[in-house]
Amino acid sequence: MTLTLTIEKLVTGGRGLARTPEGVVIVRGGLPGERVRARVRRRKNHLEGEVLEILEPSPDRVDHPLPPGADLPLAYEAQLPVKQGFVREALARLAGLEATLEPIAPSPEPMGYRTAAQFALHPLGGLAYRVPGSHELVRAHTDPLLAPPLQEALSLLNTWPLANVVEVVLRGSLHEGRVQVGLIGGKARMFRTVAKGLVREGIAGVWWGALDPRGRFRGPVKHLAGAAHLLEAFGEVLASVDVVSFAQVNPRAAARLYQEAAALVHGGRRAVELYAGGGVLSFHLAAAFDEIVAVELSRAAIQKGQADARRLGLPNVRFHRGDARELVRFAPADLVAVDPPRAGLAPEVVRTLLEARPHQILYISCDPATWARDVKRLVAGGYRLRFARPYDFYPFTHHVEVLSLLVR
Ligand SMILES: C[S@@+](CC[C@H](N)C(=O)[O-])C[C@H]1O[C@@H](n2cnc3c(N)ncnc32)[C@H](O)[C@@H]1O
Repeated sequence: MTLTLTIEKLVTGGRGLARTPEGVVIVRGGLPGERVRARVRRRKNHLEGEVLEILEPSPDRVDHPLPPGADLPLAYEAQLPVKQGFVREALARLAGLEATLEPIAPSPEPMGYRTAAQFALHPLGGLAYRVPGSHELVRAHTDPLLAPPLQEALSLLNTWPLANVVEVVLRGSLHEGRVQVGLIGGKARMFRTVAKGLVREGIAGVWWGALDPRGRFRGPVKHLAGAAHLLEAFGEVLASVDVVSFAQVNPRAAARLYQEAAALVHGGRRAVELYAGGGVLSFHLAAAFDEIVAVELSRAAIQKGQADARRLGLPNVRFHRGDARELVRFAPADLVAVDPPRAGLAPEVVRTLLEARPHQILYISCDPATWARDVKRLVAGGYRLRFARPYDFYPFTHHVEVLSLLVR
């Protein structure tokens, strides 16, 4: 059915909420205060809608072009209270807590902030974005959210044929002003000449990755040409980044979070960081602890982190390749820091945390809903949420990061 709706507010996940006599509709594509015409379908427990036409746009709606994943086309100042609301609501609804939230920390740059991006190859040539939740491709000529070095790399790559490539991944460094390229698909040997050519054109380095159903760079990878890593500045800490392992995509915003995290915690003998990536958070915490064990699954991230710890002269940061569920091997600890993927903490990790009983748990999250679920479990196990601040790492999208500290 097609209905005319007024979007009351946005809910976690960035969709709009509208009320109708038939019940609440969760709508994709509208902003708070907008009147829209939407196609509405009944799902199991609620009504779901897709905006067809905006009848009365919000005065805060921006009209500059944004890439398909940018689902919050609001003036920057108007985005911040919306994201603060996502975290407050998740905490109240999913954790049953009315705790005080610190005000959201904005991104130092609302545009031109992204230092990583993924593209598909468009059948007509050039790079394209996948439209989330569909198979549609939109050609990527420019993207105002990309940091300037990535914009330049995008323009260059749009002029290359890139035969046999299925996806292209970019990772840039603001510190170096250069970009690495990851080519996914085919076999590594098919791309040696292309990789050398790209390096001659000014691309810092090129990696290949096999197309793997488990995700990007989860299967075989090979460094093909140029620099294998770039150095990125996370505040005072210079850490390696590359296309094949995780690093935060908004390094200037992330630096502020890492610095606030270091200022929040009480030092001690031992800290454990679970889901550590290349250990950037551990490097920020290193001065406060005799020893930090950084636990991470990815071999590439661990190798990068170990080399960085040597270069930074931080022998007290030790890396362990393993699963976060192995926490018990490193207990007791004065602090356990966690920064899990969107799914949040596995129930075994919560159980082990409650058995290990560190004085402090520093929880960094990229998903307010799973964070609130885990905070509820930790509070039920005897912890108190002492600090929580949303951070905006992803302007113009619904995504929001949270820095929090639980103590017992
Ligand atoms: C959100 S990233 C955080 C990385 C790091 N803290 C940072 O700020 O750069 C999550 C990391 O957890 C790792 N990971 C995912 N599941 C894991 C698990 N079960 N055990 C250990 N690490 C895991 C991923 O490889 C990724 O590097």
